[in-house]
Amino acid sequence: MTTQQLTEQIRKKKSFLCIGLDVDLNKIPKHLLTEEDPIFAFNKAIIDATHHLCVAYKPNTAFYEAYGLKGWKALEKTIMYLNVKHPEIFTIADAKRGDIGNTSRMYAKAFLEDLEFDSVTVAPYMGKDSVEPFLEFKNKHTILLALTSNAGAFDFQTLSVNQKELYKQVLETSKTWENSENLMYVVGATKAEYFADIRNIIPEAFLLVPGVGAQGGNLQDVCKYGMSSNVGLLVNSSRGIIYASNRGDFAQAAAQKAEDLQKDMAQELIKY
Ligand SMILES: O=C(O)c1cc(=O)[nH]c(=O)n1[C@@H]1O[C@H](COP(=O)(O)O)[C@@H](O)[C@H]1O
Repeated sequence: MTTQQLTEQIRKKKSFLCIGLDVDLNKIPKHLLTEEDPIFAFNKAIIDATHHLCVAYKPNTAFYEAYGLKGWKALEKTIMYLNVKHPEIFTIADAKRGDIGNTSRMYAKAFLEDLEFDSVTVAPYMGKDSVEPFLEFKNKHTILLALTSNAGAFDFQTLSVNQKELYKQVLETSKTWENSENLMYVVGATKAEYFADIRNIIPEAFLLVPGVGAQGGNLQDVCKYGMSSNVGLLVNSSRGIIYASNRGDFAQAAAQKAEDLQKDMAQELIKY
């Protein structure tokens, strides 16, 4: 999917919501545990109830890898279901990969070619040759960690390197890489006061913004400083939506939470 198509979807649905499919078998309704594939059954119900309210889904691969082969199969079924039933929806493999070039090439193949995700999250720590293999895929996107939502973001990302914060170096240097038009960036909703500076460096690039809901980030602040002329935002919520209820009404409860966020997003889209 191109970023232009993504923006069109956002304007059409009046939503830049990304729903995080971070499935924990200890948190899903008990009755699903008797299903042959409880993780997929949960995801399918959530997708069926929420697809009209969001423009993206983001399974975090940790929650699938934790269940071994069964987890990986559930991830495969989930992405296939999305690609067949909702090809207009943007998909993110939240895998936070990155390694020496020839290893990154295999990670890129796994997520962008084999599983056919639209994008994958990547850590920039190993530099240019660890990221460029992901960027080679046409109309696929590499979402680089820039300024993350957690407290540990201040351990390295905001430290000064050559008189400039490290996350700013990541933004500036990555713009010079080949196929950099395929880059998007992760910026945490909990770091809203940094968005204006970030937009000075990357005015139009899409930002994946996790951290609203369970982590306390504020949607209005994110939009005020983060929205660009092509919207340029995908705001993620995982636990706040998918675990709204752990009873028989879990999918409807998730849809209600997603709708609350979508309505707030529609208001923001009118403002900017
Ligand atoms: O790359 C991410 O998506 C990510 C980056 C970041 O800085 N912070 C962050 O929370 N995430 C992910 O976004 C999701 C947030 O989940 P909730 O806090 O439950 O909404 C999890 O899958 C995290 O791994």
